[in-house]
Amino acid sequence: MPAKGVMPSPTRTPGASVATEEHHAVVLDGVRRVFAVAGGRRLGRATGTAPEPVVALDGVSLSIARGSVVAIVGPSGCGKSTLLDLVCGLQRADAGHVGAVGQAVLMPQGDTLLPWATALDNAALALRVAGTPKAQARERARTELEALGLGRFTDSRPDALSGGMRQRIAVARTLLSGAPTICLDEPFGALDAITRAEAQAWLTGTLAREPRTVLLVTHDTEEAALLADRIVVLSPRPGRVVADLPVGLPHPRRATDPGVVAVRARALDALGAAGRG
Ligand SMILES: Nc1ncnc2c1ncn2[C@@H]1O[C@H](COP(=O)(O)OP(=O)(O)OP(=O)(O)O)[C@@H](O)[C@H]1O
Repeated sequence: MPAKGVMPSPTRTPGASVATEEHHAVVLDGVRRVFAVAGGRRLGRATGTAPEPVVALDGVSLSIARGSVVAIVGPSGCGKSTLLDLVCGLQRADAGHVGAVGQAVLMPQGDTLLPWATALDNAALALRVAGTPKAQARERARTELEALGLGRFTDSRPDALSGGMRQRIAVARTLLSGAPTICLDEPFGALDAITRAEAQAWLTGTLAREPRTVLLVTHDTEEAALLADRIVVLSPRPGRVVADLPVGLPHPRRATDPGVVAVRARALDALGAAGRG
């Protein structure tokens, strides 16, 4: 949410031109992230040897253009969520540099709405946390929900909403933070296929209406090909960039469009090749 993840100044990567920086919302340069594993849980107790650190990401360099939607795909545990945390300033890199122009705000995995609050108050939460007075926050949230086709749900609590609607409210809340960059971690991962397709189409329309820079973590290469301008494929842990695929297809897209099928096949090939290592 809004207060965290603030990185106020543009990244200055060695050798990057000012013009390049102006076009980039997020830059990662040689990023490495290592987790110490506490108490010898992984190896120490079983083998008597010292615990080994977990290298989640290694040598990750990416420059993400303003206003683009970039999908990050990769096998489970390859460091995708860690990458989003780094971009949002929720973790720090152990080596290399991470920077974002302005705020980057995370919508984490899972169902993150407050169960006791209405959709309106959930959507207003980002503004409230940022210090917006209640009446003003609710008014802006109401306007946003209506603009995004969610106006009829304002008074509903999450348990009265479908999973797809809950995730849309959570996206609306993230947009209401005003952050120029939003990081969506598997936003539709728990939805059934039809609901997911509807939510994907809604997100495409929403971003056409309110363009942002988006980092979208997904396990689903079809989702990546449907939504993204670019697909970045990570290797199994430690995550490294093994493919960087421009998508270059107009919206709206359908899963059966030949271009979408071809891009998806390339992403799957890259994932397979990285897995075989
Ligand atoms: N706080 C932590 N302490 C120790 N290890 C961690 C910590 N956070 C993540 N890891 C490990 O780092 C690796 C990368 O984790 P991360 O959650 O970023 O992967 P991911 O690609 O998002 O996984 P998934 O697709 O399953 O959500 C994993 O092996 C994970 O177990």
